[in-house]
Amino acid sequence: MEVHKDAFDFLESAGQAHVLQFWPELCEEERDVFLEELAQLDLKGLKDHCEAAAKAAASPPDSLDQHIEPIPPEFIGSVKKSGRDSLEEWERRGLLEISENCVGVLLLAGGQGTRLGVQYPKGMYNVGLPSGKTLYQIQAERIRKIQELADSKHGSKCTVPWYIMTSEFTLGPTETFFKENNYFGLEPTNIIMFEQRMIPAVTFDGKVILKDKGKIAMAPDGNGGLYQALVDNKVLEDMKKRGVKYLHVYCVDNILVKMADPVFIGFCVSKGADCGAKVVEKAYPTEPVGVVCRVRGVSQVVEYSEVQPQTAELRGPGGELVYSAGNICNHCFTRSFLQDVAEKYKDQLKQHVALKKVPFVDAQGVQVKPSKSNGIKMEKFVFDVFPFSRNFVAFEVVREDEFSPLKNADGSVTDNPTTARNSLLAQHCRWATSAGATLLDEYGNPLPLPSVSADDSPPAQCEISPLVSYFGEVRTVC
Ligand SMILES: CC(=O)N[C@H]1[C@@H](OP(=O)(O)O)O[C@H](CO)[C@@H](O)[C@@H]1O
Repeated sequence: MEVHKDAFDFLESAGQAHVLQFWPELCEEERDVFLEELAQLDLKGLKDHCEAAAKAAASPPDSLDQHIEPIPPEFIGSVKKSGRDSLEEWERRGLLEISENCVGVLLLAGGQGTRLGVQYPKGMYNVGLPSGKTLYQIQAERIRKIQELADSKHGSKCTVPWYIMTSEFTLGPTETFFKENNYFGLEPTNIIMFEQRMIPAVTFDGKVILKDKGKIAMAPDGNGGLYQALVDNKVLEDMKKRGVKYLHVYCVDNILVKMADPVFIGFCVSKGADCGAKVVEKAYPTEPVGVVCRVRGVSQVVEYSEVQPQTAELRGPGGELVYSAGNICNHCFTRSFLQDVAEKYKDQLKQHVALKKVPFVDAQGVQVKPSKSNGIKMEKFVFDVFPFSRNFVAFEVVREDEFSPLKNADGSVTDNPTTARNSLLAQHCRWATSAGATLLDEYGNPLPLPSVSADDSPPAQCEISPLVSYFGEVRTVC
């Protein structure tokens, strides 16, 4: 009863007394669960959160478009435009760092997969490859392979620890899935799962939304919740203990992601960068990717949802898009930069407003599924730390080799299970033929050489395990 009174006082002073409106109807057990949930809320910050959300939704932020300019090309490293020597040098440097246990990877896997339309974590999705492998398995095997490549080059026995940021929605199923699959052959102690925070969804007039009579509608705090979660879960301490100096952060849905890519790591390290982002050339103006650009002279990402269409459409003299550096959510940070963010900057990260349809209980206690947006979710973005960097670099990679995200369900035009599967199979056909293979059809006739266009279906169902080849290498690396 005491606890209930405390919670009530807090909620009342935050203008949120309605949260307990169904208290009398809850049974003892439901009350305990609800109080536990409330105890985990930052009740002190609740008032500010609700007011800020309502204010932000009422007055959208000023458009950044008048202040943006592209990153000058000379500040973007590029796989296509670099000579073989440079690429080999970066790869060598990256593999050396990996062999010395200085590189870790961090997966952003707290999202709910709403667009994909599944109830389980996206990483557990099987896009229908001949092997039936899920995104998690492909990624785990790439870690095993890159460790092996570094070891065979340097005679080491290295570890690339895998940090996995989950949320309340994804932690349980992800843990179970990894366990059931024997951690895909990785050492369980080198897989570190932790949870990002959840924050309440709020109505347009600043009231916390009740999902149920004894449950608040909560949502993860965006992939930029990473920096708070690093602190909450002592992840930086773990990195320090292991000697990890560079962290490759990536999001779960890109089937072509190169975990701990030595070329990217080597590029960032050799440029002395504290923060780096991989980009691909945008495919079309409205492609839903953020653009790496400068705002008031400072390098950062402007998210696709926050850029005006007329800016996205701008073209240069040769017809090329002016804002063409598409963010693929692959970032490299030094640990010391992350330490600075954790200590000095994480509370300054911008809050982005998303208007969503949030299921709720109405005043009569009836559950309602709204048909239009009724709630505000506030999110932080992982790339919003870029402006705090002292030496930011961008690295342009080849789309066909590195970017094919799984965002939508089959039936939608882009970024769906079929496009993801085709990108991977087409890449593997290219690897096989450039290693000297001839692809044959079912009658033994040679098939045409695979093309490099991202849209093409693969000529054959040729899948190569990451345990066999990491980036198309046949046996050894340089
Ligand atoms: C906040 C954030 O990281 N947004 C990223 C992320 O978008 P989502 O729509 O959140 O999946 O991945 C995109 C690449 O797949 C990238 O272009 C975009 O900037």
